[in-house]
Amino acid sequence: MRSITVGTRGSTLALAQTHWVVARLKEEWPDTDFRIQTISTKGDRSRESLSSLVEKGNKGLWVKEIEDALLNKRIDIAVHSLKDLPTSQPDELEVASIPKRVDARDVLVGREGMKRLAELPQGARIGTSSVRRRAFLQAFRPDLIVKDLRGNIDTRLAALGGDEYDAIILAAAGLIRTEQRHRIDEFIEPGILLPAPGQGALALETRSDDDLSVEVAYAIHDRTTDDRVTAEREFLAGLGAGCMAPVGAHATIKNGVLTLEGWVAALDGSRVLSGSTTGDASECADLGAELAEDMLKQGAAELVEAARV
Ligand SMILES: NCc1[nH]cc(CCC(=O)O)c1CC(=O)O
Repeated sequence: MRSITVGTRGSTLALAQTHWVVARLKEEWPDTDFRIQTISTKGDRSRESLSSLVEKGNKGLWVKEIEDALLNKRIDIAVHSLKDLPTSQPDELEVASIPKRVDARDVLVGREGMKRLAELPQGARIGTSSVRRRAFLQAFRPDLIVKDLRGNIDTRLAALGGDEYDAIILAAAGLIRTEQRHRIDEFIEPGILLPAPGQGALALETRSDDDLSVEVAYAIHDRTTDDRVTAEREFLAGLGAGCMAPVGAHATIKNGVLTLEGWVAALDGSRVLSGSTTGDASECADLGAELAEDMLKQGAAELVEAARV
């Protein structure tokens, strides 16, 4: 029996995602033996703040050790959250497959009486460490107090039990994949909090020359998800921004027509530039690149640059 080793980080979410992927792959390839190998990354181990790591140029904080394991052949397929994966891969590696996306939206989880964003009292304290969520939240409700909240999903949910936060914002996908959908109090509409490019989607990365793993992974590829996230990620790449930028992007497809919405914000939410474009889904990459170019002309470059320092 041929055997394929699937690698991932060791967090609850990463493992849940990987078990889901392996179950789907097993349906397609019942005669293949899949093993799961967990790998700890700098992002998991670090006691430094994320922002200080980002300053040191750690683009793929969660990704480097996983890619090394692919290159060393310790693993054959890596499972990533697409939104944490840099927009380009090392030469010898490729994204072989993008499975069907779950809900891309952000959600609110709040204490008693704090369960809807628009109805939170003046000065309510919101926990998030995402610069994107912070900026868009402050643009929508300048009165809210956004407080840093780091850590994995369980750590962040546990923080609501203390008295530092009234509500927290998370990706719906993380709660759905870890079977904690019941914790969601409100799905926040993209018109208020535009999701991160690729949020809710996974990426299966392989060695480019490993034909077997590429073929195995591709069996669970989802074309519609791929077109949507390609538009979103080309937008991000076209802005010259990474996953730590105050940038949102959300694409939808109806009858083969793709609509892409993109936002770039000042870190304090005092400005939000927004734009959208629409076209044939087969042109997804160009649509993303064009929207980025348009918005750079409108002044997005300054906002992306301000977020870099
Ligand atoms: N940056 C951490 C991270 N990476 C992927 C997810 C959630 C799952 C997804 O977006 O696919 C999360 C947690 C969060 O943003 O709440």
